[in-house]
Amino acid sequence: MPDHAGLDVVTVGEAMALLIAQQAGALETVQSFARATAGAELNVAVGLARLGLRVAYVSRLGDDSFGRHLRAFMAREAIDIGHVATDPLQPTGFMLKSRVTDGGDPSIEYYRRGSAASHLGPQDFPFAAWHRVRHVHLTGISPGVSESLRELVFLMARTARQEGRTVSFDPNLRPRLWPSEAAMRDTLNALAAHADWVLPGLAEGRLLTGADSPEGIADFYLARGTRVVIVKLGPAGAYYADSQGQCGTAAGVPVPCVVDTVGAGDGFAVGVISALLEGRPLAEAARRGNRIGARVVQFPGDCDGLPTRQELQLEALR
Ligand SMILES: O=C(O)C(=O)C[C@H](O)[C@H](O)CO
Repeated sequence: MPDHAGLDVVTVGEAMALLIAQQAGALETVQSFARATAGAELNVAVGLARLGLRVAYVSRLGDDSFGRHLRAFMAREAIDIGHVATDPLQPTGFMLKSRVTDGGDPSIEYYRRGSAASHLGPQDFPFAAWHRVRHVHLTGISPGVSESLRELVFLMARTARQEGRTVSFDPNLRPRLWPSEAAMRDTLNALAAHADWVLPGLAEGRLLTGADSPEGIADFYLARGTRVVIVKLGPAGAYYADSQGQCGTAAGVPVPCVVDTVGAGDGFAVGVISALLEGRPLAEAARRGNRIGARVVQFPGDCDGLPTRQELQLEALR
């Protein structure tokens, strides 16, 4: 049994059906879509489970075909779905994603307002799984989905911190979910203050902290009690810094062809979280994050490029 098998992670968020355009161009011109799954925290759960970690996911799905498809997908990926409820009244959210041919970001349309997951709240705290939880992963998406889900996210972050479990936080900015930029910034910085490992992208870090450089962004969070900050620099790799004064840059991993950038940050989080939970050095965690992020952008679906443990090992030999 590999030594990572005993690790347990819990994450919480909205899982959505994902419809990926099969032709390039504006969404309104597309004739056919392929069905997949989405949800930043779900993507991270899938990635960690594929690496052999035990992962519990907290969510709510509608009693509809999207919800049943997502539930079956999670079960196939060996995710603990004991805390995924079925809501008899509200629907599962879904999103459309366009197809790009130039390596740029695709356009996204969300249909998630009033979804089952937006009704998650403190009553959904994962008590049954909590005793074996070692690490909690959170993103900045869930606190923007609804007030009740925001309360649950903060409750999980505070409880984990008080009990000495580690918390990772990926801001994953979704301005469309927030009433204002200031509300988004203040809430997410308050949440980051409960996190041990903060993983912003460079543009996100600039918006959230007002600092311009990766070093300035890292200093902002380290001064607020975070132990590790890794700033994603896209093709240029990632800048890492910790509260012990260790810092450096992990070089980017070149990719032959960018198919779809969505989910790359989640892949990065999978690499960092899995490596740090295995006790690997920070530089190695950043490198693994880069490697998985680079793999994800070469596939059309958010989860397609997330490697198994064996694929990760093969990738490391290249
Ligand atoms: O954009 C969101 O809110 C999602 O959770 C859907 C995608 O899976 C996510 O953007 C990938 O990080």
